[in-house]
Amino acid sequence: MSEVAATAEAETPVYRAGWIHYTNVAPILDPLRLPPGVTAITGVPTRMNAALLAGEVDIANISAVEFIRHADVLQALPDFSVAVLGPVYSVNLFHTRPLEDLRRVALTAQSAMSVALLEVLLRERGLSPVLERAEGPAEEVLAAGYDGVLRIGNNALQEWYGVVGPLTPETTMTTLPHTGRGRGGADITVTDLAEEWFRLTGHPFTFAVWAYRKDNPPPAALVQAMRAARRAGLGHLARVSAHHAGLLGLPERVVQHYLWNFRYHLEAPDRLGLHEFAAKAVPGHAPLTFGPRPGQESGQEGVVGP
Ligand SMILES: C=C(O[C@@H]1C=C(C(=O)O)C=C[C@H]1O)C(=O)O
Repeated sequence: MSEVAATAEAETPVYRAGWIHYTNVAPILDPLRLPPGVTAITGVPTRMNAALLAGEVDIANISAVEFIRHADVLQALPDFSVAVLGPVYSVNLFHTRPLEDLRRVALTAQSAMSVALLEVLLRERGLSPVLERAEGPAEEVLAAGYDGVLRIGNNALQEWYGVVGPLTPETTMTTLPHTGRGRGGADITVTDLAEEWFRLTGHPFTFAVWAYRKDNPPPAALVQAMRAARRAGLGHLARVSAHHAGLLGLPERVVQHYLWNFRYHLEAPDRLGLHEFAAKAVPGHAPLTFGPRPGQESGQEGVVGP
């Protein structure tokens, strides 16, 4: 490498992104072309939360609860979310006894958000089962002596479908039951935590936001590339769904319904849900701040209420 090129390279600041690579982010991530000077790594939510807080990456889609807990140092993009209004299909409590009778629930170390949401939902019902970390397929963990298992992401979607599926020509995702037989024959109920949140509040639930340290916002080119990718991904959702249905071993229409059901734009209802969750889960948190809205990038940062 010539001396000139080496100097130029040393002077080009690298901005490091971290992506949770669950299927629900595919409509944004699959078409994304990183602009020059941006690198990316991927991982599960708790890994990305830790990487952002440790300064290993500069921006990441993280569990919204971690954004809330660290709202003093973090800011979020104003128009990106992983949110749903009603069921999400991939944040599930698998259980063999009614919620009121749960004694021992297994959590996953992959997720901060769903654990915080489960704690809120249990508290609202006055329930206090023992919560422990235990990994593995839900059915196996249930057989090992737990009466509830919390799972998220691709595995939770696959296991949900394994219990309540298959779809027939007459049924849709929304008409599938909540209870079914596991492969081992046990009767399993699947409680969708986002649906429970909707029953409780009537609001969307925002699982993830794209956060960065307030003093280190992303280059405009990266945000623009993310917006362009999202337009492309949502515009070709059938193609994205078909690809991921193949990877997940699920019917295309299941994955297509799963993906179109997400709210990726952090709109006013998603912010309402986010603020409501923040008040319940992290009382006394610092004000949530968001970067400038599209088209106002040169303006001041805004403190945005619900
Ligand atoms: C809906 C989901 O949302 C994800 C769940 C997260 C968590 O539980 O901490 C974090 C980011 C989200 O993208 C899912 O993966 O199933």
